[in-house]
Amino acid sequence: MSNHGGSQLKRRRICVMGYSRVGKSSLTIQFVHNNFPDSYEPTIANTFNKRFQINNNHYSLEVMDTAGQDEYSIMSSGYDGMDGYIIVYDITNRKSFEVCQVIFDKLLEMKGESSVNHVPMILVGNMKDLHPRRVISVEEGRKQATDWNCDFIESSAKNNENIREIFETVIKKIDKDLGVSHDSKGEKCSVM
Ligand SMILES: Nc1nc2c(ncn2[C@@H]2O[C@H](COP(=O)(O)OP(=O)(O)OP(=O)(O)O)[C@@H](O)[C@H]2O)c(=O)[nH]1
Repeated sequence: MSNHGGSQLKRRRICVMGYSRVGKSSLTIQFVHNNFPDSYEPTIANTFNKRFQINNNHYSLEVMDTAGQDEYSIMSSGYDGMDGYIIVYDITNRKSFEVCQVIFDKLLEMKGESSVNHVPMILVGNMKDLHPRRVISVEEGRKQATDWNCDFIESSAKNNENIREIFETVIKKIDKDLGVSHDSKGEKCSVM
């Protein structure tokens, strides 16, 4: 933790997971660099750094964009030390939605937690702009997140819709577990 304009700079590590081609890289790049990449390139694994602010809390974020997972891929031990997880599916692709359950199960197994309450995460239905082609309804996505006791957002990396909100929500969830306040007057305590 370092000083930033009088308030502490908090380090948070966030992992973006999901089936291949759901938009993990696109939403990460939209968040970090404010643009939507034109071409598709499969990701091996990329880490991005970004300074971010929510109210009076300042963050140094490390965002890990992972290679697409499927039901057979082995969970990398490198994902274990992350503070929060963004699990992404494509609203036009049911397979990508089903793979989220596999990722969720493996994540909890890896974390050794019996309850999702101890693993800050958010379920994201990306490609919201392709609404006419959707096969996963908002209700179905939300129900899944409710079953997991986590947050839910639909986004469009292409249109930069709800991208900041995804990261803000998962950071707030991490902070809640750490006892960091998010009232608009600033932090009351800053446990790391
Ligand atoms: N219409 C639309 N296309 C998107 C959106 N997000 C990503 N794409 C497109 O979907 C394709 C896959 O996007 P990526 O961001 O590379 O997906 P990924 O999940 O990182 O893919 P892998 O690295 O293979 O796992 C690309 O052609 C993107 O341009 C979105 O919100 N809307």
